[in-house]
This record gives sequence, structure tokens and C-alpha cells, in this order.
Amino acid sequence: MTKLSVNINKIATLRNARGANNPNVVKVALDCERFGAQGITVHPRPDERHIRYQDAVDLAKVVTTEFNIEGYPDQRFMQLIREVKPAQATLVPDPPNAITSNTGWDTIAHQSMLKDIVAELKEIGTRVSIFINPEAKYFEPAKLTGTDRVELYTEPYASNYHPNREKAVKPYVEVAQLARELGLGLNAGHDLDLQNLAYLKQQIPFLEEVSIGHALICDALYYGLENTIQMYRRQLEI
Ligand SMILES: CC(=O)[C@@H](O)[C@H](O)COP(=O)(O)O
Ligand SMILES: NCC(=O)COP(=O)(O)O
Repeated sequence: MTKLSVNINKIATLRNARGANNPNVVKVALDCERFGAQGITVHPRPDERHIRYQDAVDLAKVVTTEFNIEGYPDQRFMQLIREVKPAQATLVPDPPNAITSNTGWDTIAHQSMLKDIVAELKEIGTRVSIFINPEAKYFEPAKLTGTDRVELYTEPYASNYHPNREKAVKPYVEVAQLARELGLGLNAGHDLDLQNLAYLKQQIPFLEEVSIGHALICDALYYGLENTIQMYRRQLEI
């Protein structure tokens, strides 16, 4: 089974537009779970333009599915993980001013740093995933960091899906097999949507989790949150 973790960053973007607490991200997270989400993902950024660090603290108290916190492992992120102890921490190499995540780790250049961070996170008791591009050279070094999982950065798959989905998925299928051989668990995320999700799942049936935010929240404007979550879940059952 591939779990659907709903990224609620965009709910916080909407809330922050008016400064009060509507929509309430904690309530939305609980509703996502009630509607079928098997995990909740947040990615607090240093400027707190959407999810705030305090949101992650508040969410951790009530989320009963898998809570996944993504981010660059600076001191504030590590302090948050120590305080919240989420089920999973996903390490992303974004600089502080990144508009959104746009690449995975260079696990060769940053192997020693990642190894130390992974060890610290595992000491806390949090499963670790490393955000990674679909390039074979990064997988063995990723394994050597001690990480439990890797998360495939799927933006290139998503943007190449419509012109040629077979070509778009090919590098992902190759590295997914490699990850499997290395004993790395496999997550995927970024720009997955109702059109491209089922094919990715068909080609990589052993995906453990996808985290989806932007497209899912956009779809919810038309279909409603409950329907939308069910529609995404169905894509993963194919
Ligand atoms: C790692 C990843 O792909 C997601 O966290 C994505 O970047 C969402 O972040 P934003 O909501 O800030 O775009
Ligand atoms: N890890 C990816 C994620 O959480 C959501 O990415 P997106 O669906 O908002 O592009």
C-alpha cells in the first residue's frame, strides 16, 4: 500500500492572508485524516510564510496518522524535531529564500553532514527520509548516511508527464529499483496530481508514501476536500 500524506502548507498560506485563524490548520489536518489521509505533511520555511513552527507543535499533539515534517536541517528545524518527535523528518536542501523545493540533495558532497544529522534524528526516534533527484549516483551515498528512506523529487516527472510519460517515468523506475536493492524505503513528492499519480504508482508499485499538497488543495476548491482526498486515494489503489 502506498500511503497518501496530505501537505497542508497551502491551508496555512490561506490563513496567513488575513492574519486570523481561518482556515484553522489543525482542524483541516484532523478533517483530512477523517476524510482518508494516511499522513499529514508540513514544510515550515524560515520566513514562516505558510506553516509556522508553532503550527507543527500544535499539530503534533493531535495528528494520529503519520506526521511528517520537511525542511532544511538548520538549528531551528532540529530543535523543532527534538520538541515534536514526528514519525518522519524529510530533509530537503532548500536555501532559506527558496520559493519552493527545486532539487534533491547532492548526497556525495553533503554525505558527512547528512550522516551526522541522520544519526541525531534517529537518536530522537524519528524516521528519516532524504529528498533526492532520480540520479543513480546519489543513492549509494544516500544509503551510507544511514537514512531509512529517500523521497524522489517528482517535479521533473510531473512536468514531462504530458509530452511523454514513458520517458518521464523511466529514470524514476531505474532509481526506485536501485533504492530497493539498497534497502532504502521509497517516498515521492512534488507536483504530483490526479493526472500523473496513478501512472507513477503503476510503474513503482512499492512506493511507500506520497506527499501531495499544491495540486490536492487546488482540486479541493472544485471537488471539496473529502472528495478530493478520496479521489487521490483511488489513484493509489490502481
Ligand atoms: C519537499 C517538497 O517538495 C515540498 O515540501 C514542497 O516543496 C512544498 O513546499 P511549499 O509548499 O513551500 O512549496
Ligand atoms: N514532499 C512533497 C510535498 O509535501 C508536497 O509537494 P506539492 O504537492 O505541494 O508539490
